[in-house]
Amino acid sequence: MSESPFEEFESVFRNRDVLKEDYEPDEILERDDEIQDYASALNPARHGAHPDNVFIYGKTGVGKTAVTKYLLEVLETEVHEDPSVDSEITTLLVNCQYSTTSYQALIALLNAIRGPHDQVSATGHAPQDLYNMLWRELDDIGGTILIALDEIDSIGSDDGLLYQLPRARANGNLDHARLGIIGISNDYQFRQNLSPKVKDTLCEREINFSQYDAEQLFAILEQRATKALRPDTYDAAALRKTAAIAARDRGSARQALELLMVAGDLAEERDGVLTESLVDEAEDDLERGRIEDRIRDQTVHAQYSLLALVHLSERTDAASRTKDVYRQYERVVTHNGSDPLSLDRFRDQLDELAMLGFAAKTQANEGRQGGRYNEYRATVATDPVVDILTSETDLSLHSDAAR
Ligand SMILES: Nc1ncnc2c1ncn2[C@@H]1O[C@H](COP(=O)(O)OP(=O)(O)OP(=O)(O)O)[C@@H](O)[C@H]1O
Repeated sequence: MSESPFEEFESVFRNRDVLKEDYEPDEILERDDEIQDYASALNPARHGAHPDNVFIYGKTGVGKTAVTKYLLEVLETEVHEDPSVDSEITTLLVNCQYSTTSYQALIALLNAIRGPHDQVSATGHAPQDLYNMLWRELDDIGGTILIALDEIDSIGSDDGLLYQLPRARANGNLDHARLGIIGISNDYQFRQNLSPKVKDTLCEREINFSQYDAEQLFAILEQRATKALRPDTYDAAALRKTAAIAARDRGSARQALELLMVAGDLAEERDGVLTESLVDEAEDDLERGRIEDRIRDQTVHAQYSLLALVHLSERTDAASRTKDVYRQYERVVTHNGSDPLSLDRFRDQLDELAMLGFAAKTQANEGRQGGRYNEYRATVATDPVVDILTSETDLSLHSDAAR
């Protein structure tokens, strides 16, 4: 062995961080039309006029935040560097992910304006005081201020802030500042449910970001791979495979990039080559992780029920009647020292599992004699369910109890 265990180790990665969520690409690909629409809505801000308020929507991972960051940066730079432009512009991108009310989003906005050492505390303010504080601070900045509220759907139906912001100047709350509001959401229903007055002002311009197809994802992956991976460690086929899997699933660039990173990690552990089959393996690992997370989120009786169902489905290789699954469930529950739910509540539990995608429910009809009844079959693989429930929770599985 050489002196250092790392000495002979050539990494697959040139720069693994390039595949991470928070990496900001130099260039946005495949979004020319959206960028053009978006830029035309914001363009008046370059000349000191009022920009349109914009509502951006589209599923997760389709570039809404990346494009917004890019455009706000370009706009600020152009205005600051162009001597012929006689206007001031400030841009703010605020993530409202943890703001479930307008009050909390207002605090997040104030804190984005203030420095890290001057933050507003999360509670204990009268809303009107916070609004007054906000108007004062925005007027102190002055000029055109573009406020992008990312993941704005978190505030649900409490949309007071979205009513106040676009009207602040007209209502006499601002003298020196002119606001342009950008709302970003991956929940189109949120837009539908906005109160009519909010909808009218916030959605002056609406831009839809559609899901990426395999070709678009391939272009995005190719651009990142040249920076993230060493050239001799991967080929176009592996990238195409990654793009195809992500396109089939959610059309999300985030998902595609994560898949490539996990496949790269597997290549690093193996012989240093990122192949198509490693991409498949990475997808299985990620899918397993997703299932495990969802199982962890369930109540303990849902977990008992699922454990009973996966074992029964595996053993019989067929769908089972409610009462048979219930018997199995009773064994698992008793083995774990708990009391089973009633048969009626257990039925609801099974329906819930079916709704969550853990089970398939079918209705059997045996005519007049046999009557109608429901059958259930697990739709998730047994191994991850058993692994997670027996190793990471308090549930134990005695083979006699389960089989
Ligand atoms: N067109 C693109 N070109 C280059 N990179 C992109 C592009 N679109 C998305 N990405 C990258 O994909 C990842 C996810 O993109 P982004 O965060 O913009 O998605 P989003 O639509 O805002 O998702 P969410 O609704 O979940 O916040 C980021 O790492 C981003 O840099």
